[in-house]
Amino acid sequence: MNTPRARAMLFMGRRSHQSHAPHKHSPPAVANDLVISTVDENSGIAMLTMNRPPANSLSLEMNEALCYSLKTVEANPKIQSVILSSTNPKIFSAGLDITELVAPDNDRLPRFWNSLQQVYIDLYGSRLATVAAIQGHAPAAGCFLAMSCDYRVMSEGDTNNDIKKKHVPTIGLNETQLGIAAPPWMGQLLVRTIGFRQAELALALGTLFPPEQALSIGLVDDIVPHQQVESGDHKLVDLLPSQIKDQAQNSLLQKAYTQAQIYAKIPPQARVASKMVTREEHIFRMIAKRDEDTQHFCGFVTQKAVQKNLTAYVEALKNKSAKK
Ligand SMILES: CCCCC/C=C\CCC/C=C/CC(=O)SCCNC(=O)CCNC(=O)[C@H](O)C(C)(C)COP(=O)(O)OP(=O)(O)OC[C@H]1O[C@@H](n2cnc3c(N)ncnc32)[C@H](O)[C@@H]1OP(=O)(O)O
Repeated sequence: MNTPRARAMLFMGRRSHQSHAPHKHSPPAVANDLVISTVDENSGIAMLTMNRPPANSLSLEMNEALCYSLKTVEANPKIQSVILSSTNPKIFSAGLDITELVAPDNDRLPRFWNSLQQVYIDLYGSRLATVAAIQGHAPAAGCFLAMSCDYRVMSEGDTNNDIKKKHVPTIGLNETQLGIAAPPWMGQLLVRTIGFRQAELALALGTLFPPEQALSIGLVDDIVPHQQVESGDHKLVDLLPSQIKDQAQNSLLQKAYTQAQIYAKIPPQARVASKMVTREEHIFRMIAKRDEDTQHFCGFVTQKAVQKNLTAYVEALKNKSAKK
């Protein structure tokens, strides 16, 4: 697998195993509205908007929809950049769908984990320039999704004095707070993004960073105030489905769009080659340990003590939501 040809194919949007019989890790082709895809061939920019209420949590189907949508956009040679965003103004993604982990089905659990691994391989190794527009919370695997992109723009949130309107999003790998640990490849992604010592601290403490702190440690590349804009370069926004058009008229998406334009102007071969320099080793190391990683995950999650923690956590989430 780790040959120059396999490496090149990975980053050109094709997988070396696709030319053979379906591989056990290949996500099935799914088409649904869990991810809304908007494509603008004129600008070379597409947008993938996560649309799995209430929290864009990552279920097996959501992971498959993400991979499918990304591959479909990648197959269009006119597209060079993609923006990853959310229909939920307060949540980018709540991370793994915790209900997948509680009292799991023996057959589904490894398929679920494989689908998450595939999101990492496809997104981190995409030939496209990827920009995360983080409008709301991005805990755990939500943060992982953002870190798998090339550039992260985060909204400062609504710092309104009215406590009811106030909303400050946070981002980070908070797994230890749940009594679980981020898998090695996810933790390493944090190390690659913010550096060893900051990652060591953040992983151990399960820190969720508000936007300004996330910017100061390099977890995001830019932050923008929460505000609506009246006008601007809305080529892509004009094409969006009505359900997200209103929220798209904001400074966050405008900034993400500007960054996507900057990437789209770089000669693609050079941009992709430079991405390979920094990412291929990490991706191939994970692929080599993929089955081991799945076994480790399934063994860990099905432990009695872990199940007890997770059950209590889901219960607490539901109670919190019911009290609103
Ligand atoms: C050493 C090697 C060990 C190897 C071990 C291997 C692996 C272990 C697995 C490790 C990987 C973990 C990665 C993860 O992603 S774990 C998931 C972590 N996610 C979270 O902790 C987030 C939980 N959610 C929240 O904190 C909040 O919901 C929020 C995102 C901050 C948003 O808050 P708010 O706006 O107040 O919304 P609510 O809390 O009311 O939620 C609305 C709604 O959504 C449901 N929900 C929220 N998060 C999830 C989720 N992750 N999964 C499923 N459902 C979720 C919540 O229950 C509400 O639903 P109802 O209104 O229907 O009750």
